[in-house]
Amino acid sequence: MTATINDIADKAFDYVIAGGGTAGLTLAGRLSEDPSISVAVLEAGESNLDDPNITMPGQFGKTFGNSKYDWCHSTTKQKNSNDAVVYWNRGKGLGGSSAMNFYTWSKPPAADVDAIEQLGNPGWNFKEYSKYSLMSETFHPATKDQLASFPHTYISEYRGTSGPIHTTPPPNIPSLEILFQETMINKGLNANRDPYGGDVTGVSSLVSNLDPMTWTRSYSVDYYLRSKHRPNLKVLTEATVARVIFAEAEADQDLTATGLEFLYGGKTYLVKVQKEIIISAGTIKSPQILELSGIGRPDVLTKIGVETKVALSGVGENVQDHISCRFAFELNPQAKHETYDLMRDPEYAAKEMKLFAEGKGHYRRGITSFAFLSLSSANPKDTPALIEKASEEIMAIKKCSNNPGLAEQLDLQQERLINDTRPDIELLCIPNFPTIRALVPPQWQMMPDPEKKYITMAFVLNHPLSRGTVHAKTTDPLDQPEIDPHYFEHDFDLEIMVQGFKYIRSTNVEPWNSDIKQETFPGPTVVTDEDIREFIKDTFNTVWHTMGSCSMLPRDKNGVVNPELKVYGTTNLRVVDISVIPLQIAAHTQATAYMIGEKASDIIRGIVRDA
Ligand SMILES: Cc1cc2nc3c(=O)[nH]c(=O)nc-3n(C[C@H](O)[C@H](O)[C@H](O)COP(=O)(O)OP(=O)(O)OC[C@H]3O[C@@H](n4cnc5c(N)ncnc54)[C@H](O)[C@@H]3O)c2cc1C
Repeated sequence: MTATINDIADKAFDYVIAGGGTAGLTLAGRLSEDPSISVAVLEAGESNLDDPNITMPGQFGKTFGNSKYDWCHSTTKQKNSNDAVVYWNRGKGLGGSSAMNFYTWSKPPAADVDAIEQLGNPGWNFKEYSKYSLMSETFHPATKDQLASFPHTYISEYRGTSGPIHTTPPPNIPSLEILFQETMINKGLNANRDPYGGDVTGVSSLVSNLDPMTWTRSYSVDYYLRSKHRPNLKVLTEATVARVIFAEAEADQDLTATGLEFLYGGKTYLVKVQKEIIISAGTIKSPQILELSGIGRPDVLTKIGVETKVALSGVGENVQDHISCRFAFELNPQAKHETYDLMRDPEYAAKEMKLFAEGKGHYRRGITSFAFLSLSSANPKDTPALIEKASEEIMAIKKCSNNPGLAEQLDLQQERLINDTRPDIELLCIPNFPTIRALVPPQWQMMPDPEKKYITMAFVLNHPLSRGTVHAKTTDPLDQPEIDPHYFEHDFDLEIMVQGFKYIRSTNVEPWNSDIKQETFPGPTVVTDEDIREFIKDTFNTVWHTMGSCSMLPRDKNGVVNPELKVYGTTNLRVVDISVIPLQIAAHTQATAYMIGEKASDIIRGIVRDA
């Protein structure tokens, strides 16, 4: 059972965590392993435990737009993409975004993590990443039955064996995913035996965060369930953190947090802290809490009427998102693939629901087939000219940017582009007609033909040059912050997307040619490079992997936290969530959020662990 207000209000704890999401519950679970440490977690959403809308896979997006589960954020109008407004769903409630994500368990290339260390963060390299990431995972290899329906290879040292998060290959793989994998290999990509050891390039089957005993979601709540009986851990839900309270300090002294102010049942309360406060409210809300506490860009704070206590110009800056775009291809009627298009038939969906209750059927799956490729694999002929173009653009950005930390980041990004082993683009397939984001222009609001079957092919920009912002608009913690991702502010981001588009469209190998009838979406109206660019600007969507808003960087490089995740200018305030990652990685981000929670626990407790 979660805590009551009387367990928390005016009480003192060693550690108070703002946000019971992916990293927050990981940290709470680990810190409270020591019975001498008291821990409180304040989570704005409900507990939502055992809720089938969360636990049952195969119903992607079911909780979107429902304020019981979703913060329902949206961006400002994006001027470089035809005024697009993009919904930024984020998990609200215990588990945070791990309670609404798409089950893809993915780790970054070693070089992308080593880049975080190169930016001035000792100890944030791939070796450390692997050590902490393995602690969060229990991997269940494919059983004989699973292997009978599809091949699954893995290297055991890359897989965790005792962590709270269960991962597994799906019970079976739709034949269309096999078609995708074979097609991409025949197009020249390598088959990656195990993408979890630092090399993600090529075609691979990623595992899903599902517990194969029940085929239900395994998420950060599993850390909570392991620890909820502990008397030293209290988790209060429906408690929205408003701001950090600091002790009086001299002008040149670092601030010491003494408590958190929070809203509960329409009233304002205080929880006191003896050691540290940890903000773990995710990329969008963590910078907002800092700003409401007087930590941030002085002009932003002045505008909303908050006194500046620590001037940190990096708060809410350096925001980097992954974006994707989708094709629909119609299958040849004689192709024998079963697609999720069948789920559009209510009778079929009801039958599947029944099968799930018996531990069978399609609902047990996540999205599993992926390919990661470099620009030079996508378009070897034009790569030299494209790199030249990128270099010019990077030089121009450096010249006019007043962000002191950006130049080093862009240099590392340029190195990635030049290196043939770094994945600039991600591809994935989904065996049904694509879901296109809301609010696209009318010409792209396509519906599938109920008599036909489709495959979605998506391409993703891994390492954007554009940097966005997230800032508080008012002093009310319940107000949404202003989100401006600056999508396509730098043209090369669009160029990479165009290359992804062309790579997919140029597919002309088996088994693709035999089973695919035609491209339905966007279809024949999109021909020239200009058409492709407009199509991408009109229909791209977020991949919900945003990071960077509380970047871990040196203070004079626009950093918000140091490598111990401590907020500059404070003695006992940390940020522990995906917002601290300063440079985007070629991976889906949940495994990284768990890794941050695991590593933060050792940093806080002063534990030095061997690899
Ligand atoms: C729709 C979606 C699909 C995704 N799919 C995948 C995927 O398939 N694979 C993958 O690897 N990654 C995926 N991701 C990304 C991944 O889930 C996130 O990067 C990760 O979960 C972020 O963890 P976090 O701890 O930083 O934040 P969160 O898990 O979002 O936690 C933040 C918590 O803080 C709480 N909170 C916020 N403000 C306050 C406040 N003021 N007071 C108290 N509590 C507060 C929130 O309610 C939330 O519980 C997806 C994300 C989304 C949103």
